[in-house]
Amino acid sequence: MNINMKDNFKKWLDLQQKKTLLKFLTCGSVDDGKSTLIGRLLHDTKQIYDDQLFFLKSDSKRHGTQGNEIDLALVVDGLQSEREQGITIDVAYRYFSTNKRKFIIADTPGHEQYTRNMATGASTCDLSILLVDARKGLSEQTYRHSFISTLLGIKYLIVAINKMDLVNYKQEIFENIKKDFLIFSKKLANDLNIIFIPMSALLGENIVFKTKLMPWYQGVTLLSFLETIKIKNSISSEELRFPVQYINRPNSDFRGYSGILLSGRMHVGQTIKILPENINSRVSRIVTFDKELKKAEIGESITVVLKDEIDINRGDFFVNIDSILQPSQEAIIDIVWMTDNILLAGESYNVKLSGKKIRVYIKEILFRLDVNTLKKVKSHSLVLNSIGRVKIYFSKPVIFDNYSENRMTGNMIFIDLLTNITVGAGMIVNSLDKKGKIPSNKQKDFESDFYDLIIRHFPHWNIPKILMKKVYK
Ligand SMILES: Nc1nc2c(ncn2[C@@H]2O[C@H](COP(=O)(O)OP(=O)(O)OP(=O)(O)O)[C@@H](O)[C@H]2O)c(=O)[nH]1
Repeated sequence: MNINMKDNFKKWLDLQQKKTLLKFLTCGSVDDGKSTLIGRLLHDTKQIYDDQLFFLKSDSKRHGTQGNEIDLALVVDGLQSEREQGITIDVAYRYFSTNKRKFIIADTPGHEQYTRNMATGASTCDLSILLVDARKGLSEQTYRHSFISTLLGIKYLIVAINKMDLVNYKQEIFENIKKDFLIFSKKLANDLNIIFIPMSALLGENIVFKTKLMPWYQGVTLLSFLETIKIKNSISSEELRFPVQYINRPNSDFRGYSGILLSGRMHVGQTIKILPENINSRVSRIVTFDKELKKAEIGESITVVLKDEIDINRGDFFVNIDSILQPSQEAIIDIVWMTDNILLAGESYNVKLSGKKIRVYIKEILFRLDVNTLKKVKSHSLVLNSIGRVKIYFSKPVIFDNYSENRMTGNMIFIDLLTNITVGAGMIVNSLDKKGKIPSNKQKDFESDFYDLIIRHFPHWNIPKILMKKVYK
């Protein structure tokens, strides 16, 4: 590589690094045009290589739905065929970038049986594109997907009214669907940003290029909106949240606290408060694996050295000195249940919250939500793919935020005590001050170590306790 090429390459890399990233989700019912839309976005932003295009053309003739034309839905079809074969794919992520921004598309299956996949995809996204077939109007899927998106903290919804070519580009049809959605959206969170774009994914109208066939639509194209939308506080708030994951003491001269800066900023000289101890100290150094920093931004993995010698434990939090956050032992959470084993009140699980593993007890199932009607249904259990609200009790006071205020410190995953499998995802609605009591017959599961659990649940295995301790220590 000559010097000029090296310079150009470096400039190009710098430019890529400076671009902001937008993560979005595409959802809609079967055949609303989700695959065609993703294919169209990739095609019109020139993300498809010549050789891919060559095979796409020949595949389209053989398997496509567009006669001799390219079937852009086939760009994402590899994934669909895997789904048809029953291979579980949680979420497929696609990456693309334009001159203005980088994008990650979380492509999640639409059917109700894939609610957990959709929730997984939505949990990291800032925006949802809800596809609607202009001929059919809103469907149950539109309602369900809008609700799950907002439950997972997404504040930006694009209602993409697709297949306008099949309704003669009629404004009236677009306006009616818009009106219906605005009526429904009153049941959702009230701080949503919703926009409506009429389009034809098949013909590439209002996706990357503006069409002349809908002069009544004065708004922007889908890509232009995606490139320019400024997302506010969707993942986390400005409040400092640094949970200590590891006490870093390579020798007697160095004691640092390592973790990921989950929200807010930190700089050398800053006074911070340590929770739950409620002690203040000053940041004297911020170190990464290869350099020292003056300040750290959200998402950075750092080791913080403090001015004072304080007895800090794993799981403690650094927050702003004026923060009113306090540890709490009880909470109400929304939960998406992700496993065949039903969730019942009285069960214990491990949860992972801000990188820390802790035992919880399910005190009460408050209700199950019918995601198609948004009605609360009285229920004693939650089955696979259902969404409900439950009251939980932590084995000791922990620090967390409400999910609506901070997605990073307000979410948790549920882990089965015996199989160690992830069985649910929880979003904290609010903390409760009261201290709960665990019924005595459930106390054992709540407090036991893993080997005690195995011995109690599988007594017929006759495993000597001493052996289990050796294996699982
Ligand atoms: N006329 C017209 N047809 C479209 C449009 N968008 C998609 N289609 C067609 O609608 C059919 C379904 O499109 P897909 O992109 O496969 O829909 P999907 O939502 O991804 O469907 P699933 O992946 O099965 O959920 C295909 O035959 C597409 O060519 C459009 O804007 N206009």
